[in-house]
Amino acid sequence: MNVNGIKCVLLDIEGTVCPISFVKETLFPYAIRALPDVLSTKWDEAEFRSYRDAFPEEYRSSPATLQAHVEDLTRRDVKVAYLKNLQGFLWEDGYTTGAYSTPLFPDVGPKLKAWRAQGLQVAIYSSGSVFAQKLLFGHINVDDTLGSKRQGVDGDAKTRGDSTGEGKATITTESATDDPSEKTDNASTIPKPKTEDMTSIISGWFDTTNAGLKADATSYTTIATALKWQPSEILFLSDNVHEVDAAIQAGMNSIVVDRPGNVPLSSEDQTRLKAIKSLESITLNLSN
Ligand SMILES: CSCCC(=O)C(=O)COP(=O)(O)O
Repeated sequence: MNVNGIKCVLLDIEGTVCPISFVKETLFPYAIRALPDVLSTKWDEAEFRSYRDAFPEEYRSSPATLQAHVEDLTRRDVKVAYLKNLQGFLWEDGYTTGAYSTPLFPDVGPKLKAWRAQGLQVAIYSSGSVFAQKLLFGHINVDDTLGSKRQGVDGDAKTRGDSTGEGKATITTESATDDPSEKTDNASTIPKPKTEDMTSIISGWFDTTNAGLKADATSYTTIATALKWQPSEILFLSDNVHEVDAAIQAGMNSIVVDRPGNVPLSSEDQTRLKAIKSLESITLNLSN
């Protein structure tokens, strides 16, 4: 698919550059498991207070109330900024200890680098916080043998505390589980996955705090203004048809990215929208 006159590619994250399963089955459960330790040790610490106080008052009357609310929002995948900011805070240790790293779809890294080399700007727009976006792109898994989440890696406080950079993390037995209570004490160590920091390729970072909600056309106008491009000079790629519709309404070019594990596209959406299965299908020309 050829698109002309594009100066900037704006990408969604979940279901576009990485599988939905990485977010739902690795990142979300990690945050839920990490939270009790943070609530018991950092409840009144300056480091945590701003995340806590961003929640509505009725949900921060006690650590147990906040934990229950975070679990409920996560289960319902509510994309509210105070949850997304807290998740970014909780995910940092998981990336730095090597408990997980980002499994980009194989076409993504090479294509983003090629677009940069061609002189195009690459920017991100996700419901995940800008802080979480930078963690995600700062820890791209380049080690096929280990996968994005190491078998049996313990996601609780033991592992979270190990940010020494020694290249090891505490793990349990081979039976990986998201429930720390099901883990054994049979700890051993395996090397951290090899990762690449791809943040330098990206020169625009947008979330619901600095741009607005992803299904609102005005958010895309805000982004175009911030990037100093005409909307028509931007190509937005997302798995979500409502986001694609909003971007088109704002005057951007937009294509649906239809990845394994995504919600299947209706036949109507397949007819009315452009859709691709891999970024390899896109050829961009800076001039018209
Ligand atoms: C950037 S962090 C992980 C993604 C995330 O938390 C999320 O809600 C995904 O939202 P997206 O808008 O990228 O689909």
